[in-house]
Amino acid sequence: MTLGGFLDVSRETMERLERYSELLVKWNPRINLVSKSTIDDLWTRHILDSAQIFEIPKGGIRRWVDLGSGGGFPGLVVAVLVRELEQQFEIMLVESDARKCAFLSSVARELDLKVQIKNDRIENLNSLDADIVSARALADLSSLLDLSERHLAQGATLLLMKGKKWRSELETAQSKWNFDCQIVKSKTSEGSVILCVSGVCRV
Ligand SMILES: C[S@@+](CC[C@H](N)C(=O)[O-])C[C@H]1O[C@@H](n2cnc3c(N)ncnc32)[C@H](O)[C@@H]1O
Repeated sequence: MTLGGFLDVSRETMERLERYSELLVKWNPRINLVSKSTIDDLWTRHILDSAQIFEIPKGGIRRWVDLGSGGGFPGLVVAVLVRELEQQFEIMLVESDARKCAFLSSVARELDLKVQIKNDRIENLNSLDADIVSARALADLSSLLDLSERHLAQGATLLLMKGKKWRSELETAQSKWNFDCQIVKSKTSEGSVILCVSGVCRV
């Protein structure tokens, strides 16, 4: 089966994603996992948007860490997608809100996903030694680099999902940090991009 016209997945994966979206709709009124204005378009705005990130890294991953996962975007979608590949890498979701972590744990249990869920602030954690760090709607690029630096393994890549202000964020970050950045256009949201950042070090 094809997911969003860009990713081939099994029927089981599609069923897991459908169940995940049902659980989100059920829990959302209580803990505001996604904004009310986007819940009717959950599939495109959140699930497909997150799924596109899965195609970008090219192997060699031991640990993928998603920062500020909220309702699981993009990290929990990645956990569903990697499950059909017999779990080629470890996935960790970091989220400071305990209610959101309870939701993430409940979905992971029901969908039989192997994910570690860390209910803490990113700043409080020892180095997570991640090969991939992802984040969506968490902070501006400079703040994301501040938060992530300590958690990057050698040769790590950050996959940062950014809205229309990405150019000015990039300019500001380049005055404080050295890094390589590949810009991938979003397949689901006009004007949004995924910044693929590597070789991060302070200026
Ligand atoms: C705007 S939401 C985005 C959630 C999700 N990534 C998405 O795209 O739907 C940001 C999330 O990051 C969490 N968060 C913010 N600062 C954090 C920090 N320093 N450490 C851990 N989680 C944090 C918040 O609790 C919230 O759930």
